[in-house]
Amino acid sequence: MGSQRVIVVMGVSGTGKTTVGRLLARALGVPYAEGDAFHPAANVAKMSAGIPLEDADRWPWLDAVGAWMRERGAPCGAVVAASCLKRVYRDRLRAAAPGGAVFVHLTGERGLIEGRMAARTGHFMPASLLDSQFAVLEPLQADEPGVAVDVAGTPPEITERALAALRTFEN
Ligand SMILES: Nc1ncnc2c1ncn2[C@@H]1O[C@H](COP(=O)(O)OP(=O)(O)OP(=O)(O)O)[C@@H](O)[C@H]1O
Ligand SMILES: O=C(O)[C@H](O)[C@@H](O)[C@H](O)[C@H](O)CO
Repeated sequence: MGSQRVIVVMGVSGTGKTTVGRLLARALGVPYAEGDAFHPAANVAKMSAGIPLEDADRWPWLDAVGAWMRERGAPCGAVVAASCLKRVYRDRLRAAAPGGAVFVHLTGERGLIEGRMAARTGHFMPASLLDSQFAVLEPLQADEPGVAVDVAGTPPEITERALAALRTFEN
């Protein structure tokens, strides 16, 4: 059997990548990785201080996420939550996954996402960085395998929506 595709749950901070990513992995019976866990400590310190990351900060992080995808995702598929705001970041992860990657872009109104971020406790990312996240965001382009999924509703509803959209990629 060849390498399996990895699902990357992407989107700006606070869209529910962790919440939905975990549920998706459970529904599919595959390993899950939290992309934030791969950030070098300096990146977390920067974001905690309210300073947006730059490309140079993100490359080592993306390479660490990509290494996990290659090692753990290859035999059976996997789900990874990682913002992947720019096309070039997604290109980097696609190149890392031998079985390919399909992106689930979680999208929603800024006000809804900001409200969820403001209510979240115990996380390093300040809601003040949301503007910079949207400024950098490049939505999926037509030639990128993936789906956009709206984050209105409950986590199980969003997960079902994502699973239904992903079925369009099955053959
Ligand atoms: N559908 C939902 N309805 C209500 N609250 C939600 C929903 N999805 C996520 N949340 C809450 O919103 C906050 C942000 O969600 P989560 O941490 O999953 O987002 P994220 O995209 O992984 O964020 P980050 O990129 O900043 O790590 C959390 O407190 C989470 O519990
Ligand atoms: O590229 C980025 O700016 C980062 O990956 C962020 O998106 C966060 O790690 C995450 O969203 C934290 O909450």
